[in-house]
Amino acid sequence: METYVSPIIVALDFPSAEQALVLADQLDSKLCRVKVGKELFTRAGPSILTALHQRGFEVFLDLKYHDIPNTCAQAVLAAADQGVWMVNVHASGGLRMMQAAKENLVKHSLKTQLIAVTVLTSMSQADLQELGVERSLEQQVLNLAQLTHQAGLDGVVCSAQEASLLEEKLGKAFLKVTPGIRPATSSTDDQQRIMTPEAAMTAGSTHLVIGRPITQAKEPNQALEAIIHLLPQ
Ligand SMILES: O=C(O)c1cc(=O)[nH]c(=O)n1[C@@H]1O[C@H](COP(=O)(O)O)[C@@H](O)[C@H]1O
Repeated sequence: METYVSPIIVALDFPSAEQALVLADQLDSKLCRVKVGKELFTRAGPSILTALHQRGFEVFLDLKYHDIPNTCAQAVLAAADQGVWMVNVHASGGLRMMQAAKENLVKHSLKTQLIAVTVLTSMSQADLQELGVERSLEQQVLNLAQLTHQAGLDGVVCSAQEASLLEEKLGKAFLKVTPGIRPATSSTDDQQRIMTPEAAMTAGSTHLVIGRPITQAKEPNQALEAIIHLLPQ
């Protein structure tokens, strides 16, 4: 029988390996994957990936690479070589950057899922305007997602608010990894484009990235199980 892994990816946003592993040790690795981001990786280094793999977790290394094509492609390869399940880049790095990253994985026969961030879930239409982007936020997400699809990547990071549009335009198989997930009773924190876990899955999210609502809970695994219980089967 295949091991059950829910669509939930728990964001281990901690300042040390010790703190991240205390939390990871409270989670059931059959119920979720985990995400290592910039803060934890910069402080703890690659050994945190080994420690999480040893505990049976599949790891999303979220370093959001954005650089010239060669540098980005080599960084993606370095991540994939360490056995992570998923890695990401910024779609705004452009088509050639994304193609180079994908080609490097194919060349080395690596099956790591490669996805691209469209518009961060902490951003609103006003933030885009400040950057000189005049089109609507939804159109900007769609444009970057279409570029990501064209480059042959496995999917995008977007908010759940755009998931149904992307499912309609790019299909179900194209991954929609959605942060900004907040159970109805949780605080919004610094997120702008949020949705509840159950609404996000109904809208077409394929994976839910959830940090503080689980990591700051008194009983993290209970919080995880409670969210899984809400999801449509
Ligand atoms: O790539 C990401 O994971 C990401 C993209 C994005 O647009 N928004 C976003 O919040 N994230 C990450 O998702 C996590 C969300 O954490 P919480 O807001 O605590 O649930 C953080 O680790 C963010 O770095």
